[in-house]
Amino acid sequence: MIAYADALAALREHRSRFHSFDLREAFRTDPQRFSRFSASLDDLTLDYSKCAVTDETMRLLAQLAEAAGVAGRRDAMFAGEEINITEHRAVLHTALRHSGGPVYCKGRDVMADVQAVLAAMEEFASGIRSGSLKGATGKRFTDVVNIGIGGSDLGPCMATLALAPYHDGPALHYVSNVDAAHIADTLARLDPETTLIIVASKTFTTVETMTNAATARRWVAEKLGEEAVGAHFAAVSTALDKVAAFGIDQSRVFGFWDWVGGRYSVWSAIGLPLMIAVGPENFRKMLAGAARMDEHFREAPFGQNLPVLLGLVGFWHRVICGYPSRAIIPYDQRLARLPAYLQQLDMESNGKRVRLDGSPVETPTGPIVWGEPGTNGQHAFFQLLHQGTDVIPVEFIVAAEGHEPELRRHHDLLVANCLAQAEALMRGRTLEEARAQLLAKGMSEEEAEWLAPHRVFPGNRPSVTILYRKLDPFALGRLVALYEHRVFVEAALFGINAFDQWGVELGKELATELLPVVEGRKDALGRDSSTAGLVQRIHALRKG
Ligand SMILES: O=P(O)(O)OC[C@H]1O[C@](O)(CO)[C@@H](O)[C@@H]1O
Repeated sequence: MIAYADALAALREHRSRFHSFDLREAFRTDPQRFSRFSASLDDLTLDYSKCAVTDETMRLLAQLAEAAGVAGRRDAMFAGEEINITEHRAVLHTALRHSGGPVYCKGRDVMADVQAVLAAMEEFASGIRSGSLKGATGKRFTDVVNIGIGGSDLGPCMATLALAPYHDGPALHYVSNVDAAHIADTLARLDPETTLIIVASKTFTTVETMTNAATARRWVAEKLGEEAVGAHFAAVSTALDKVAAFGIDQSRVFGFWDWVGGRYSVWSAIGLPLMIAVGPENFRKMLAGAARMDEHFREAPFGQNLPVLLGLVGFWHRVICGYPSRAIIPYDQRLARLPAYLQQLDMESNGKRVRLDGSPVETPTGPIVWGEPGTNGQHAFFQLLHQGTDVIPVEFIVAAEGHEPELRRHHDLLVANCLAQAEALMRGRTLEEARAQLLAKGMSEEEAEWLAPHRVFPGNRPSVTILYRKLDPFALGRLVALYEHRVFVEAALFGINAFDQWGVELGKELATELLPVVEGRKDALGRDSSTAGLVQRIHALRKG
């Protein structure tokens, strides 16, 4: 087998011969380009034909995947090996959506625990939804507030909006930011008598969540009395002792395990608010969709394996082409939080600078991930995507059908815009075309000559399109799992650990140190002059 360094060098050499590659030409000369550079799983299609790749590119990328041991790493993950080596943990979020045989972690089958928590969640969620579980004053819960941040917020928050057409439970509110504005604005609209608070934190130490939880607890206790707290709180955590210390009854605590990373936890009890919103049956359909993608990732040959292909194309763009960012543009208003969700998934996983053995990486690693739903983005930042000086690969996500058949024209416009943007990025507009268009509009030769350069689109800009029938719970689960495994594949290609997040620690430590300085209990002696100067200004501004 070829060595990793040689496989990488072969890709770089291949790319150096790409100067004249033109996507327009590639489509003109090959009518089969779409079928050759797309792959499907059921109704889900990944089209990467609008990326500057050839058969040889894909062969060389597959060769790199082999040299990087992607298949072996994947199998190690599913087998429950401790692939998160810096935290000595297995990575088994796939067990949360697994049905069937045993899944072993440290020699123990985890499936009984997984099923038991799922059953407990279902009983609780059904009780809240039916009204059999009531607040302290006997009223039915009309609102649920989830207090969590990062992986304990983004997944259920993103999915609750995504599955709005299936939402038939109480109203959901997500509070994450430690900024008082977030909890104050949320609670101001709610009645404690009919509000259930879920405190979601894997560690139950995260300062934002603990601060918000304490504020919510006071809100309930002040309005309904201390004895009402138990009926209005539930918790999701791996730290059951800390939850008990907070005062939440054990019967309302839903656990998960250290082998579930925060950004991979929407499938666990962290999904409880989502389950309350859409019901256990729809939650299980989402799990089934993710399981379908797991099965595909494990079994499909690399040439038809969607997460592998998406990962290979991502690596090609990031490392070999050197594009620093990736835009995720769902043409679906209900996927408005998907870019933020994928930001954590991708950037917290692959924003790393050392390899598994601690040596510095030799290639760039995870890209900057960002995005907004289409068509809104078109009226904001698409200008730069089309005519800016950086090339930014775009990932378009779109459903063939919407949930509003009576508003079919909206959906047709949405889809047409999505396809048009991908085509425009690929095709562009030459100077001659721009000039001819202006002349056809009746402009003088001189004026057309002057204006035409402003109306040139370089084109030849890459995009991927992910298409499926409809955004139902199954499709959402499948889509999210596709991205999870894509991040996994890219991490394996970079040779890094995707499952730790040491990069979030330093800021947290310094915030702890700075809190007494901001509060004025400690002076800023020894701090840099910028920090000390800003603290001084803050104190002066507060004095008025
Ligand atoms: O669920 P917890 O323990 O409150 O952590 C929240 C988030 O904080 C992080 O640890 C990073 O700040 C994320 O990885 C995690 O999703």
